[in-house]
Order: sequence, then C-alpha cells, then structure tokens
Amino acid sequence: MASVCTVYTIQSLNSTSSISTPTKTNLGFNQKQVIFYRKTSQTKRNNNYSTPCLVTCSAADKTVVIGLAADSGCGKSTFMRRLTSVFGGAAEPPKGGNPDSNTLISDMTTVICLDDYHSLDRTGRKEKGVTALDPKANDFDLMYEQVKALKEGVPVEKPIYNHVSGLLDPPELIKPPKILVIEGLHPMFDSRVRDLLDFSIYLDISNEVKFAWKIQRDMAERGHSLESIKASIEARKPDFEAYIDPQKQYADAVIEVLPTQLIPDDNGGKILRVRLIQKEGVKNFNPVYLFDEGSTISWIPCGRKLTCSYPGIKFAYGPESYYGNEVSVVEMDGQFDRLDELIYVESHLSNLSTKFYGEVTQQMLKHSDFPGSSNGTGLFQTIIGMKIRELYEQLTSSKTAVPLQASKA
Ligand SMILES: Nc1ncnc2c1ncn2[C@@H]1O[C@H](COP(=O)(O)OP(=O)(O)OP(=O)(O)O)[C@@H](O)[C@H]1O
Ligand SMILES: O=C(CO)[C@H](O)[C@H](O)COP(=O)(O)O
Repeated sequence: MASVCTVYTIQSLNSTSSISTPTKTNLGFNQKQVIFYRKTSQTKRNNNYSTPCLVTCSAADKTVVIGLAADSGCGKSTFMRRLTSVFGGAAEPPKGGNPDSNTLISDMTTVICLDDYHSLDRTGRKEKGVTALDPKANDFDLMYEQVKALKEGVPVEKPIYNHVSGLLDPPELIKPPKILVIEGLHPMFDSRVRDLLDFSIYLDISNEVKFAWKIQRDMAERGHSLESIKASIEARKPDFEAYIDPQKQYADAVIEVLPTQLIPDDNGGKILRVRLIQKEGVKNFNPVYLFDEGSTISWIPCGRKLTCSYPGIKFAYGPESYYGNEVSVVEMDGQFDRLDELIYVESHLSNLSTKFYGEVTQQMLKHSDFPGSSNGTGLFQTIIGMKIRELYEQLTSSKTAVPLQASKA
C-alpha cells in the first residue's frame, strides 16, 4: 500500500524561504511530517519558493523505483503505456494540475519525466551554449533527494519543465506511489540516483532507426524539414555519446533496435532487428529464454503455424558478454503479419513471468495500434512489463490482480 497523505497549507511560515527539498520529521506510530515549499510562478527562471505546506503521512510500504533511459523520441512514452497497461488502469496527468505536466499517474504507477530536473530552461541553455543532455543543465542533487524521498514514502514538490514554453513552471506535488518510474535522459547517470533503482532499462535505438523515426514523427506530425531534423540529431550527437549512451552499461535490460539483417543494406527503419539484452545475476529478475536456457539457438518460426511475408522472421537466443557483464540475449528480426499468431512464438519462450498462458499475446493484441506492435520492440517492451510486475510482487511480497481475461483463458 502506498502512503496516505494529508496536505495543509501553513500561512504563518515565512513565504520567502527558498527550500526546495522537504524537511522531514518522524512522528512515531508510522507517521511522518514533511514541510516543503511551493515554487511561485512569478519568476519562472529563478528558484523562488513560497506557500509552505505541511504534509502528514503514514509511512509508506515500499515504493519500487524503475529507471528508463533513452534519448528523446526513442519510444519511452510508448513503453510507459505498455507498462502501465500490464498493471491495469490508464495513466493520466495529475488531476486539476498543470496541463503541461509531464507526469502520468495510474493506480499502481507514477511516471515522472526527468526533464523536470532541467536546471536551465530553454533560454538559459541557449545563453550558456549547452544542450539538455549536458549534466550542467540538470539538477542531480534535487533529482537524488526527491527520488530518495519518494522511495522512503515521503511526498515531494517536483519542478515541472514545460516543453511548450521551454520554461520551469511551479512545482507539482508527487505522492509516493507503489511503483515509481523515472524516465528520461539521465536516470542512470548519477551514481546516487542509480543506486536507488530497483530495476533499470535502456532503450538503445541505433542512429539509422532513430533518424527514420524522427523523420516520420517530426516531418509528418510536427512539420519540421528534413534538414532541421538532420541538424538537430547532429547537434545532440556529441552529448548523447558522452552522457546518455554510456548509461546502457548499468542497465539490467537493454532493448537494442537495429536495422534488419534480413534485407541487405536496409536502413528504412520499417523492418527491425531487436535484441533484448538481459543481465544475469540480477535479484528478482530471471531472463527470458528461447527453447533451452543457456544454449545458442537460431529459429525461423515461419511456416505452418506462423504466417510470414517477405523478408520473414528470424529469432535468435544465446549468452553473450556486454560491457563485461554476462547477459542473455533474445533477438527478433522481422515483423509479424498476424498478431494473433504470436501465441505460437510465446509458447516457445520461457520465464515470461506471465500470469496465464497467452498473456503476452493478449497484451500485444490489446495495443496493436501502438508503434512497434508488429515487431520485437513491442514484444520485448511487453515482456519487460511482465518482468517488472513480477519484480514488484517479489520486492513487496504482494500479488497484483490477475487480469480479467485470465479467468477466460
Ligand atoms: N517501436 C516503435 N516502432 C516504430 N516507431 C516507433 C516506435 N517507438 C516509437 N516510435 C516512433 O517514435 C516516436 C516517438 O515515440 P515516443 O513518443 O514513444 O518516444 P519518447 O521517447 O517518449 O519521445 P519524447 O522524449 O520526444 O517525448 C513515435 O511517434 C513513433 O513515430
Ligand atoms: O531531450 C529532450 C528530452 O525530452 C528535450 O529536448 C529537452 O527536455 C529539452 O526540451 P525542449 O526540446 O523542449 O527545449
């Protein structure tokens, strides 16, 4: 159970104090008292705080913290929607809050976007000549303090980075959820934040595929020119390589997305080769395998039970070394023609952490309109969702509800 908090506004406290982090007192009887200060909207680019609030909470049961790292436009939101769906219920922005909030809340999960810890707004970054990927543009001390507080069951007043205006908006109250997902550019960059993570994922989208996705979204949906998309990718590249990409070495699971090898020299980004790289020896995480654990396997499932059009589908599985760590890799190249036939593939995968036979296929069918549903990105994101549910249940010794269809299966 997550904590239950009552919020009081205390007018008598000094409204000019600039305290960004909560001061916490243990009251005994499983109660905590927290005082924090709301940021004002008057000077969005300064750290002004006012309207002190007092929160009294019953001590929370464990908040499980998950980190999801990826560059912008690499499928974090899509992954989050799949993950939230595994726990049931829809994720929505905080009710009655800032319409430009980046936070998504459901019954079990709260997803916070680490862009909210940008210490420099868009103008500030321009003036200092740094990108949002540069650690200098981000407040890791505050990120650490707030993620730690939430993990300990203490609510926080988290800043909001407004992607529409490019400014830092007044903060929003975040209560400790059962599962906290911190998603963004740097969840594994700062070792203090990294140590708070119960599980970490890195979405590793190769440059060719990233470019294809960006063109699709930013040209078709946002009216950007091909040149401006190219320029923006090139401008971010050095900082991406210096600060974002190295985080994958710390991830418990990496979803690597590459151009297909089934069509020679294909860079179109439509047919993908996707690898699920799973670290061995992670507590409460048993890697998924194909056919026989620890073997090296190549499998073409196309035929009587799986319809495949050109260029077909190829699976592979085996042990590898990744940044000096022992990992198990499941790979899928190609795409499904008929999603309902995925059950055939699912039945050959083990350690899926499903609650009933066919749950992965059911989830994939439910969200067949999400990007990546016909290929390994959707399949592996769904599987990681199941793994996170199992990890949560093991860490908290609780059981989440069996999805409705289980009884019909
Ligand atoms: N698995 C996928 N297969 C194909 N295209 C995808 C996939 N995932 C994401 N995309 C493309 O990338 C775009 C960005 O996806 P999404 O919004 O999930 O990423 P994001 O990392 O949350 O982006 P941002 O950080 O910019 O908000 C989508 O509109 C879609 O075009
Ligand atoms: O890399 C990003 C993460 O989403 C954004 O580019 C970053 O947050 C800066 O925002 P904006 O592009 O609105 O100035």
